[in-house]
Amino acid sequence: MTALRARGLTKRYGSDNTLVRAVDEIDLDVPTGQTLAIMGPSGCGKSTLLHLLGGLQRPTRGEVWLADRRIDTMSERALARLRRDDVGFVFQSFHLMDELTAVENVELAALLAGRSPSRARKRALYLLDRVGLADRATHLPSALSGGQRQRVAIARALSNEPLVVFADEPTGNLDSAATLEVLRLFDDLRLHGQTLVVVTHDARIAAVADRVIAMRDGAFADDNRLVGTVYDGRR
Ligand SMILES: Nc1ncnc2c1ncn2[C@@H]1O[C@H](COP(=O)(O)OP(=O)(O)OP(=O)(O)O)[C@@H](O)[C@H]1O
Repeated sequence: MTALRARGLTKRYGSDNTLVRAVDEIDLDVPTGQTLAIMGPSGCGKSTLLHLLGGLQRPTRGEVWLADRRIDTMSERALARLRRDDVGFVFQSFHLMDELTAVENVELAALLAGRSPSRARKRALYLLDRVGLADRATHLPSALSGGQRQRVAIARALSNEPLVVFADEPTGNLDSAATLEVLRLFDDLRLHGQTLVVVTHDARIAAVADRVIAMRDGAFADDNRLVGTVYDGRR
């Protein structure tokens, strides 16, 4: 099944001599379970593409489908529901709520989606365990390392069993050891069949992806469906 499909996807900013073609006529199919890394120089349109695919921004032109639903023409209300229920986001700066503990941060999305407090808590604790932070559930983000914060953010992104997880430079603020933790986690998600789209400058992330697309000037410059590059000797 196709998790994500784009046709003629285009986003322009400005007009006339200020016109920027941030994303320019992109066609893309991401099969369910694929880990796709999107790379390329600063300003080539990676974040814009991710935002268009995840329903955070609307295209100037073109179509986006998440599973069998067309999202570029959805009402704001339907899009908000889709962002809440069907996709997960991970950002470079974590975006955790400072005053909430790790488990509260993770369960918040499930509570907002209408799950009962006991089910939301149970799932949040399961996910924290899955990202290796069972013993940090009651810590505030300020008491966690950068890598641990990002793992909480990944647990949060998974809380509603999203069809696709989108990550924008998820290791951009992390040191090398923390990057490795996040990398292992992405590899684990991949092995469990989670569809994942990651924008990154980090070649090590690209090495755990099923497919690496290099962008330049809003378009795909190179599309490499490589599988199984060694990054830590396990594959
Ligand atoms: N709101 C906006 N208004 C005008 N131009 C914008 C806007 N957002 C992005 N752009 C421009 O669109 C282009 C693509 O930006 P985008 O942030 O998608 O690139 P990127 O590849 O993610 O860059 P980086 O790696 O630096 O985050 C850039 O030229 C940028 O200046």
